[in-house]
Amino acid sequence: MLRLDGATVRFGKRAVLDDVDLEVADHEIVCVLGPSGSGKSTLLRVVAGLQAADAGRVLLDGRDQRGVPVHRRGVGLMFQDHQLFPQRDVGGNVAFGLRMRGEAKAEQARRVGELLDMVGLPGAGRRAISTLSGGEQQRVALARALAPEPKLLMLDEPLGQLDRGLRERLVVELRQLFGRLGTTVLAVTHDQGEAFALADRVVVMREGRIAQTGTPLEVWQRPASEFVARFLGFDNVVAATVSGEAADTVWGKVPVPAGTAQGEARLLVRPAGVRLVPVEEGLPCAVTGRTFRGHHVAVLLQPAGAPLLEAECALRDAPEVGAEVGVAFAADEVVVLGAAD
Ligand SMILES: Nc1ncnc2c1ncn2[C@@H]1O[C@H](COP(=O)(O)OP(=O)(O)OP(=O)(O)O)[C@@H](O)[C@H]1O
Repeated sequence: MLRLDGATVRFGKRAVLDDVDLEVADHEIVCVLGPSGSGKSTLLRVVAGLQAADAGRVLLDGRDQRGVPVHRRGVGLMFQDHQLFPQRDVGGNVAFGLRMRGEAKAEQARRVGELLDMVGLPGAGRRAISTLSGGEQQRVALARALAPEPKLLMLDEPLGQLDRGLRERLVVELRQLFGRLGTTVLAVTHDQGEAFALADRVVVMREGRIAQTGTPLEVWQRPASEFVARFLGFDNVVAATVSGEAADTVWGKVPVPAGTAQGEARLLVRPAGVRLVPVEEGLPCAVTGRTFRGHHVAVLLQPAGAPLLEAECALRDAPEVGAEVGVAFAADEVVVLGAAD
């Protein structure tokens, strides 16, 4: 449905989108993630036609979009500042694309009713925009973007300004809605929780390039590089020399999965693989912090003369700050990362 071939955008000498290849299949939901300034919005703007590519191609349904203006690309856009028309009521906003297309009034009214039902705002057509909550406005913006039945819907930080609870609820609703409608979606967010909950596939960007792409589970379980691992919030990363089924590190011997290439490597030990044992049976550490994370506690551990480690502990097993504990590592939570970066 969508293909980018070597898409490149330069501002001055700097490539903010650097030779990007990406394919999005029919009905797929793809979320682009990455730190601020990594080129996520520029990627969307190139696909939408709001930004010309300096090199490379954008193809929609196999057709090169060079020279095709925004409104002829058949893509729906929903941006962070959803820019509803404040002087029109909800129905007037949702009907916008249909009116532009010259649909008959009765058909417009039918579609508006249907879309408002779909986004969970039945009967809200006559309400003024100023009377809606942030989440309701977001839904109206979504209904407006969906109204012309775009073949590709593009969302830029769709839930950006909403509070956490509402975001978590809306993200589930959106996924269900897109599944039901068979909408193909390309979304940009810097919130990994949102991306992982919404996407069939995530794309992690770094400095205008794709650092990794995969299903949420693949990326979460096997971050391809130290950059991706740290971006996802994993900080137990260490230089290692692999020999047999263990590696020498500043944290002592760390077991590695069978079949790991021998020699120099960077290892990630996911916090779930940092196990607490009696102090004499493992790497001695002092507990320096505890952060409640809902279903577990993140425990910060300081070994003598080596970088901090984070462990994931069940609520009832989490030691107090100041306690001395031992640490052992579980091979199934150790990931060998790609080239050091
Ligand atoms: N019109 C422009 N002129 C010059 N530089 C630009 C322009 N638009 C974007 N940039 C730069 O390109 C880089 C990528 O911007 P982009 O908005 O794509 O990043 P992003 O990943 O979406 O970031 P954020 O999460 O902060 O929105 C940034 O460093 C930005 O300053």
